[in-house]
Amino acid sequence: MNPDDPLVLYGQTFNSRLLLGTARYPSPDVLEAAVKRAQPAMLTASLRRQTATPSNGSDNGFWELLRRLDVPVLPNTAGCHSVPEVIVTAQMARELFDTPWIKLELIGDDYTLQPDTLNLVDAASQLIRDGFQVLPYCTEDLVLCQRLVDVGCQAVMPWAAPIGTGRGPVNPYALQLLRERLDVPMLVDAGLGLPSHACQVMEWGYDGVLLNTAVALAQDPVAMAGAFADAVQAGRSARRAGAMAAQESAQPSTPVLGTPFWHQS
Ligand SMILES: CC(=O)[C@@H](O)[C@H](O)COP(=O)(O)O
Repeated sequence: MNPDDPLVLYGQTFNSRLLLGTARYPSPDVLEAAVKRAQPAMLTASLRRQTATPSNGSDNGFWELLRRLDVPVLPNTAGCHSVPEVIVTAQMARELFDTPWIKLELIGDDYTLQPDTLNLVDAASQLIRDGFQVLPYCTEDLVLCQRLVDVGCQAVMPWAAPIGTGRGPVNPYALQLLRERLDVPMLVDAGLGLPSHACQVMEWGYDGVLLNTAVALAQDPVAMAGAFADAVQAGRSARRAGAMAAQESAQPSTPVLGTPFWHQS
């Protein structure tokens, strides 16, 4: 990533705009290699993956792997269905991972894994008052995102599509409009399936992406991790470069004046 163009979240600078999940990889070795290839800004981890700080040598190895990778951890509240569950899970995660960062996941519907949009703001507000640096997983609803910002979220993470579907942005109009209307860092989280999806949302001006399944379930997760990292960077560079305006009709890109067969229209 261009060092002149870092991602800044809650005042902290990150040289990558890709955040990676740590679940569903074929093995810890593949996860490790994928992370080394992608060089993500952060790694998400759920409390459930982590048993406890190893005191008796009986750790499941995940903790040691996180330590070795030396990438900031973004604990998440995956699986929480109520505000009290979120708060307790976040507090436990803060203690265990020794970080104020939390990815707020509050599920409102088990079939789509859609965030509980009616209680998300309350959960975010409580976490922020408790000192957390909250990155809320939310829908692309403009008013919801604005309310999250109002209660102190310094960034929001709208979904592209339901978690694990790999469908890419299912509501491009709303995602683009949201980007135009809100002036805070925004990362697209969940539902990306292809590097081109990541590139697309970066071209729209999103500040980063968070993804898991598309890399973990690829036939070659390490190569796919690299492809996503490249795509995020390409999309960001294109955004900064400024795209041409689309035209209604063809315009010759090769000059025709002076050629022997020039036709006047
Ligand atoms: C790991 C994590 O945080 C996921 O819940 C996240 O939302 C990514 O979603 P995908 O697996 O669809 O990329």
